[in-house]
Amino acid sequence: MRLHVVNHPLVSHKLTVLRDENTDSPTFRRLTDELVTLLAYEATREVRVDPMDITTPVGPTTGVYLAQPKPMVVPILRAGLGMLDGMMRLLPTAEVGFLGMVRNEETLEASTYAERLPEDLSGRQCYVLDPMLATGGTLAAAIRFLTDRGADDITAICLLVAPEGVANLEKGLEGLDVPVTVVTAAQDEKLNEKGYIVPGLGDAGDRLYGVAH
Ligand SMILES: O=P(O)(O)OC[C@H]1O[C@H](OP(=O)(O)OP(=O)(O)O)[C@H](O)[C@@H]1O
Ligand SMILES: O=c1cc[nH]c(=O)[nH]1
Ligand SMILES: [Mg+2]
Repeated sequence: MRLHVVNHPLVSHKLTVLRDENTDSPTFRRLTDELVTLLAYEATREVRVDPMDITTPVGPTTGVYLAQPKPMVVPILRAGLGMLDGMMRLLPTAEVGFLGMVRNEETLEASTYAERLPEDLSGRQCYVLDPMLATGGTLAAAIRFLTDRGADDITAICLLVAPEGVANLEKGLEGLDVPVTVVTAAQDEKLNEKGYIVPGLGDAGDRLYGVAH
């Protein structure tokens, strides 16, 4: 697994405002959207393209075009949904599949409650969207789900990661013969006793959409 921390002053600035407990939901949603677009620029560095012949007003040339099959963008509900528009702005022709996953806040185990994805993802590059990589359980399960269906290249975009989660994810993906990259705005200090990222930004889903019941 490759971890890529995007080191850019605009990313750091937006992340600082996002972390601030005084930032309200509308601002939090807007900043998430803006941050994702910046991270997506880095995350799509290896997106597959094919050569394409075109003619400019001045003459013929060869450029590139996004390859088939199209990339698959997979937001992890609920919080990952807040990252979808920012990603699709950069990859408007991608397809979108959904995974609904929730972490039990007592045991910290992730479970899947919904999925809407093609049965066959052979040869597909997948971009997983989830703002928080905390214990890593959710992302490990999501990646296994996609590779079990044939996905052959996975890039996850997370706003924040915890070092413990990165280590767990590496362990959880041992033996997997598929390249996995995690692109993030920051690797934070640690997890607290409740499995929250410190200093983090709190509960991403709640800050985007209100308190879950
Ligand atoms: O790395 P982990 O320890 O597995 O935790 C991270 C997960 O927890 C949060 O989702 P949550 O379960 O709160 O669901 P929500 O998006 O519906 O709020 C977050 O969006 C990740 O999916
Ligand atoms: O810090 C964390 C950990 C898990 N889920 C969140 O939303 N935030
Ligand atoms: Mg949540």
